[in-house]
Amino acid sequence: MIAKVIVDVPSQAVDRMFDYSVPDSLAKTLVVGCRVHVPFANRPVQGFVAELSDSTEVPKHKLKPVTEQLDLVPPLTEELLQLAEKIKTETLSLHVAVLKAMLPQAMRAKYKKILTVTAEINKLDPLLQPYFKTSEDVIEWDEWIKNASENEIKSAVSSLRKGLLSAEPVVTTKDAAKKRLVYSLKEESRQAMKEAESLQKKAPKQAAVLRFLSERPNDKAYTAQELSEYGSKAALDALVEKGWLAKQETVVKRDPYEGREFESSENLPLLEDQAVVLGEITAAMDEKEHRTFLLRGVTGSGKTEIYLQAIDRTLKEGKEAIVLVPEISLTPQMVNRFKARFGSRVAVMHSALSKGEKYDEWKKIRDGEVDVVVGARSAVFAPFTNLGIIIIDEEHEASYKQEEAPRYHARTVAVARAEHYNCPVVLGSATPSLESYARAQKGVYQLLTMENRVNDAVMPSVTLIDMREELRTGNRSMFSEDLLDKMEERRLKGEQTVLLLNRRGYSTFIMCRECGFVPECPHCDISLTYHRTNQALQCHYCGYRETVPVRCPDCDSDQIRFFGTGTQKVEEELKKQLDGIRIIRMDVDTTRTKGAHEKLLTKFGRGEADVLLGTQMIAKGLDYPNITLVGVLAADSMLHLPDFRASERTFQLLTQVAGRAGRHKKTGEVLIQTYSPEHYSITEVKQHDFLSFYQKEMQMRKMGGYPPYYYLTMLQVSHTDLHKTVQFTEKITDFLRQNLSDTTKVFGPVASPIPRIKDRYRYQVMIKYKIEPQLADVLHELMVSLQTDIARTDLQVIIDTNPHMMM
Ligand SMILES: Nc1ncnc2c1ncn2[C@@H]1O[C@H](COP(=O)(O)OP(=O)(O)OP(=O)(O)O)[C@@H](O)[C@H]1O
Ligand SMILES: [Zn+2]
Ligand SMILES: [Zn+2]
Repeated sequence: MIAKVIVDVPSQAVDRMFDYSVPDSLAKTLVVGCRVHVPFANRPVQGFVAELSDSTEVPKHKLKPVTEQLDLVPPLTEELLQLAEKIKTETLSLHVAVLKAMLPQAMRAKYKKILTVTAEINKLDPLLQPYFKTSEDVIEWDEWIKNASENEIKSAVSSLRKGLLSAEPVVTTKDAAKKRLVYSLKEESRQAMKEAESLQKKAPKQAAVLRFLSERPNDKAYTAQELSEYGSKAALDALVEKGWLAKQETVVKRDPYEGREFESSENLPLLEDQAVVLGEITAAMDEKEHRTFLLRGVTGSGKTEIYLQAIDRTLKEGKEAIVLVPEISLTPQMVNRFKARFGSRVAVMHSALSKGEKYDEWKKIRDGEVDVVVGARSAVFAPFTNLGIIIIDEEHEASYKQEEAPRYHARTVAVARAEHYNCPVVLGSATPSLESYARAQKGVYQLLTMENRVNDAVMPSVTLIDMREELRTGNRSMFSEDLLDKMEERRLKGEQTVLLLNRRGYSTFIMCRECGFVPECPHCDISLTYHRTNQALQCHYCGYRETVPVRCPDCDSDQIRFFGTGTQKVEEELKKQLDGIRIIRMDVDTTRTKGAHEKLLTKFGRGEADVLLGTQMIAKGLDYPNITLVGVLAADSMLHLPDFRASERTFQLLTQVAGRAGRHKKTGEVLIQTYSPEHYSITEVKQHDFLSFYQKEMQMRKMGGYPPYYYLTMLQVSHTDLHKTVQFTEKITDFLRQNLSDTTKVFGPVASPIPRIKDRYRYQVMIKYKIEPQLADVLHELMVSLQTDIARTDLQVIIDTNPHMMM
């Protein structure tokens, strides 16, 4: 038998299947979708069995055998394998990259270099001898160089060259499951009891263990630690030796939500709008046909309740459900709502879990122990085999697009899977993406709308505050008079405020007031960000760090000042302005540790603060009855980013955060501080008018030739040499112009908005088209022609067929 294997080698040149013979020992167990170890170019690598067949073109003497089979149950189903091919074609990714993206990280291979001695040890440099006391000793290179001295490393390299040492690559795929040793009773309880009596004098500990176990159900197993109260490990092993106990390795399940109580909840009686929407979704389920719904429901209209009931229905039919939520809103509150309704049938997958926990959640899905998964983007690959519905909440969120290879969009993947299972996809949002809404207008998606909040809660009133006007009247602080007054008013009433500092693409930097000098990263063309806590300037792209200069490096003036606003600074200012105000600050700094996010929100929920201050991460998913005021600082800070979605993102963020106010009995109010109070992405928030925003933005897209009127593909070219970067980009641009149709526009070469990152110069080419059937082929041909340059020089070319980040 021949296994056709996709090898884990990240190169276009080997992006195809390779044939291996299947040794007899594996012939019965090896199936398609399993991971294997195989020899490749004289080193062992991990691979995926994509096909099994009887024939091969490879001559017999050249055929190498599969060395090891890693999975007995294939982690990739046939459906996922087919899906991978589709994603590979659409995103122009390496096949193996897509397969790896489908699996939890813990299942991906680790590659190590192991050094062994090949000569007699005393011939080695004395520096190295201590590491090789016997000829069996090895050095694991990557670990070793972390602590080795420069001379030791030099010596090792020259010993390798002289043949005194040899370097062997090894691939390890750690068993991702957590295991431990457990003891259980092998004999009947009654006999064990008797044995305990006779052991009582000589070995009281062994007796105690036997007694404990014989009083419990016979098949129950305990760890040495659990039994330590009765007998030591020696006592346990003695009993194993004598045949009374069995000692086994078992797999332990990590449950990140272990010990947590979830209040259970039942389906709520639906409101009229909700019932209509759910009716449409269940009708599609009944007809067993795939349909994609776009549910536009204003904030607080009860979309989540619809998801819950649609899932309930799916489970009753014996099918499974995937719910995607943006990473940032995978808040405990959100998870609780699903756990409360479906209990232990829910797996949760998000980045705050450890690698091991993620693996265990994934395994619960594969083993059919759960039938619902709530997770971030990659949960779209959950290995269910009988999917009944896929829900994408906040479908407009940028985080559904993966910004590294494979550059897939979860929405596209969801639709592909749902087509396979003939089941519905529900895309929900208060502010759908322009692409999705345009598709709904065309009838590609079915539009469902909910214009009203639950229980007739009114939409909060929104007021725009022109900060230029504030400045004119002499207010130089970051808070308008109005905002301060209203926050104080809430505090006195015992109500709460959410304060959003919109600072995407906007950060604190320092500038010389005399000459305008701004310190930039020496490796990236971007200004350094000021970090107050450690008094450092840091680059957010490469991590470069330096201390804050006391005098201007350019003109030697001491007028170096901080600009921009960070959450810390807002907190300090606010405390100065409103004496005694209690603030909870949520940003990357305060939520770094595990569970911090949850703790802060719980505190806020209990009313232990007047203000919840934060960045984007507080804009979504919060549902607290006591929030009656939302303030936004610097509403327009994203508008000036070089990104055609800047207006859309601004409108979405403002609408989302405004939606946190007055969701229950108390009415809410929103104050938006801005320097562009006439921009439609801000004015339309005031009217809660998605449709009007949509029409205006569509006009802009049409004029600019952007999606959804045109498709875009972006090529990002980078190299350490500026001249070469430009040359390659020119070559690529010419090639594309010659090979693509006349109606397709090729823009470039242009320097990227951030022209250098980590000492690599960056240029880009943008392709705009309506119909371009040749595109995939042309791009593939282009990449093949660049292969030698990529392999020989440090040229990198990244293709994104659906770019979301223009930086
Ligand atoms: N049929 C119903 N009867 C009573 N209360 C309901 C009903 N449906 C939803 N609710 C409640 O209304 C509130 C808002 O609903 P939900 O959070 O589902 O809205 P949403 O549209 O998902 O909001 P957002 O998009 O702003 O996060 C919640 O507290 C929810 O429990
Ligand atoms: Zn200066
Ligand atoms: Zn940098």
